[in-house]
Amino acid sequence: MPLNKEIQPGDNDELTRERLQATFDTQQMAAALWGSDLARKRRELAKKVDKLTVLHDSKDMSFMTREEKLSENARKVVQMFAHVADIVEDPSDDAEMFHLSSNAIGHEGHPFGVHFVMFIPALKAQADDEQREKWLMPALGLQLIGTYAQTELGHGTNLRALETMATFDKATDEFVIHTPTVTALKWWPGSLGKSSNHAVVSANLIIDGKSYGHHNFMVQIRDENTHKPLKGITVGDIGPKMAYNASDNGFLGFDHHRIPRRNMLMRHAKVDKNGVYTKPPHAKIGYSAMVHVRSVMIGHQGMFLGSASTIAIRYSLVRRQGEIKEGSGEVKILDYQTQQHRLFPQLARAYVFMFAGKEVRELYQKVLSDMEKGETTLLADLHALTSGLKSVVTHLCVAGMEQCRMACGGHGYSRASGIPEIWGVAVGGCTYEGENMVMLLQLARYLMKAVKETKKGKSLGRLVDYLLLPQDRHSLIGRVPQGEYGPHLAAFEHIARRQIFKVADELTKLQDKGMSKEIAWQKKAVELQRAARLHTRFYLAACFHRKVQSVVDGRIREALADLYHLHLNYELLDMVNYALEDAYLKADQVDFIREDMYRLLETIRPNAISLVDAFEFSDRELRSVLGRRDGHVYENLYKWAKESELNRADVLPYFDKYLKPMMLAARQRSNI
Ligand SMILES: CC/C=C\C/C=C\C/C=C\C/C=C\C/C=C\C/C=C\CCC(=O)SCCNC(=O)CCNC(=O)[C@H](O)C(C)(C)COP(=O)(O)OP(=O)(O)OC[C@H]1O[C@@H](n2cnc3c(N)ncnc32)[C@H](O)[C@@H]1OP(=O)(O)O
Ligand SMILES: Cc1cc2nc3c(=O)[nH]c(=O)nc-3n(C[C@H](O)[C@H](O)[C@H](O)COP(=O)(O)OP(=O)(O)OC[C@H]3O[C@@H](n4cnc5c(N)ncnc54)[C@H](O)[C@@H]3O)c2cc1C
Repeated sequence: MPLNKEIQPGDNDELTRERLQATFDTQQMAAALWGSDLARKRRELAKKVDKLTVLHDSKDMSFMTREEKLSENARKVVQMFAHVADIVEDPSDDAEMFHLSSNAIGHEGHPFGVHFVMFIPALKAQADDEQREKWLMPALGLQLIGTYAQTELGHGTNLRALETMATFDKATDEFVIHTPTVTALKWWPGSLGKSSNHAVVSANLIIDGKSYGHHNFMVQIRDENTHKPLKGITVGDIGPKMAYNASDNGFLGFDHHRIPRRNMLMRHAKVDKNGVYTKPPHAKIGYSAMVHVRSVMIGHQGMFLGSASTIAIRYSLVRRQGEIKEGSGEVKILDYQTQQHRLFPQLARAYVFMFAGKEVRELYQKVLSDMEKGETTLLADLHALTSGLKSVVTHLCVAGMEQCRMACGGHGYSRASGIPEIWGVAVGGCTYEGENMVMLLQLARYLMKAVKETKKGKSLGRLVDYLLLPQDRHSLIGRVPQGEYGPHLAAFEHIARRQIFKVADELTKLQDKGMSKEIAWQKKAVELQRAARLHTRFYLAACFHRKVQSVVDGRIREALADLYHLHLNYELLDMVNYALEDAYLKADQVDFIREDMYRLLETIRPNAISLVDAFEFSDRELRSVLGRRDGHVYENLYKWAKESELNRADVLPYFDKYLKPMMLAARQRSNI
């Protein structure tokens, strides 16, 4: 019985031979990746989507205009909800719904994108019971379409500078929502431009001339029946983007638009009819929808990198180019060491990002249930962790996907590969939900506070306990038996701790010389974001370790351990300068790490296809000609190209309009 459950009759023989080499069962590996329950649900829902033709793309999205894309995905999302009860076990399970949407719709966006990922989480966390009844139930029941309108044309990062105003009018018990300047226009919210009829709007709360900072308000923006903007509201689409073009990211302006007082989300902060303001239990509790998205992004980004790795690795087993030994025939490009070195570390990252995504969701759920009881102690830890992971994971995913694209040569540049689209969506993640550099500095703030606590002999939280441990002067890598690669993990810890303390000391020195805290921070900002990155990379490595240790099945643990060890070697080499600065690592140890990495590339090679098959992306979900499960790439590339709109006629009008007259004129001139 083959251990790779993907083998099917009619497959490309090359891939079948590869799949027969697997040392583990792919479905068991899928269970380790997704969790056994979700893996089973994904498999079942993919089969159901395959049978439901109303959910299939009417043509490849690459050949559509933006309006066609919006219309196509609106059609599919409506069909998806119409059939949801027959496809998924629990429509209230975000993870299951995300995978359904990934199969049926893809990642280019649809009218309910922000509705589910931000609008509903904002209502769940910030609306009081009466408000939940009024908006959350209809939102879950698809009676309205919502978005999250926070960013403005002039400000996205610095939320304290948002200009939209919500002025309380005691006489009418209403808020007056107003856009005072062009820079105050809401700008970017997903599905705002043409699809949504409601928005959670961030605006400065003003009572009796005093500003209480920005709060969230429910605003109906379009008529439920005609879909026309309501009086006092201007709304539209902001235009095409790098990718994500089936989403109508929009702009929104208010001209003294009135809403009832009870439209301010009042689970935590409140305003009564006399204009008396009650503070929330935590100043940043209103930021919870952002923390929610950051926490889901980690696993999703891992999945994007997993998709790109699947495409590039499968294709690298079909593509033959050049000979290693003269006269012995062309080899599969995955047999080149450089190709393995390009791709396997990306595969390992995809795995660990998915594991980290699972851990961080568990912490988010805990914090959410604490918040429900007014308990906010873990919010700062969660904010720090999600800020760092969001930034490091999106950055590495995009870099990794670019390696996957280049590893596919020319065909990687074609949209038929599927990589340009996923890359375009993933790269947006470096910016949305908090620009990466800004979020790294948020984590750095937390780390600097942690150093202060450490100096008092205390720990700020579980994530920074390691700061209390003493620094070793020299690494044991290559000096003791490898075992479970403990010295490698210790090196990550050492590098992070050293950078964190180093920059904290530098900040103190600058302040001791009389520099203000803020200016000192600016002088050390690059070093601070480095500390945040190193801390996060240590967290990721430790997370991989926890996962490998938790696996019971020996064959799965062994295959995962190979990936984990590769990850440790590759990432350490990527940041080796930090370990050389204080001679923690010696040159011979760096060589040892390199040689061990090359050994692991060879060890992983026979399992490569099964490690990507274990993601269990269906062909429909992958939307890639190069990454097809059956490996029949070339004939399908030709078929795909023939679908190009340019091939609808042998001669297109621009030839007769421009090129032909020019050539005729040129010929006439040369005849003269
Ligand atoms: C049908 C389908 C069904 C289901 C689908 C399911 C799932 C689909 C999932 C995914 C879809 C995939 C892709 C999605 C595609 C598109 C994108 C979607 C959404 C993107 C939306 C957005 O981008 S919304 C806008 C986001 N904006 C930001 O992130 C702004 C960033 N800026 C900030 O967060 C803040 O301004 C700041 C943090 C930078 C600074 O804030 P502020 O000035 O207020 O604070 P200070 O810096 O002064 O810090 C003061 C202290 O507060 C602490 N702090 C800050 N933030 C938080 C927080 N969030 N929580 C806790 N504590 C916080 C800070 O650390 C300081 O603490 P001190 O102790 O140091 O004082
Ligand atoms: C695809 C996409 C979807 C989006 N969806 C939504 C949505 O649904 N709702 C919504 O409200 N918004 C949405 N946004 C907006 C998004 O959240 C913001 O673009 C993002 O938060 C970054 O803010 P900004 O554009 O103001 O960047 P800026 O803050 O202007 O960043 C520009 C540069 O300045 C630097 N910078 C800024 N501040 C600092 C600082 N304090 N320290 C150091 N460097 C700094 C940044 O690092 C960056 O290099 C979306 C954006 C995109 C791209």
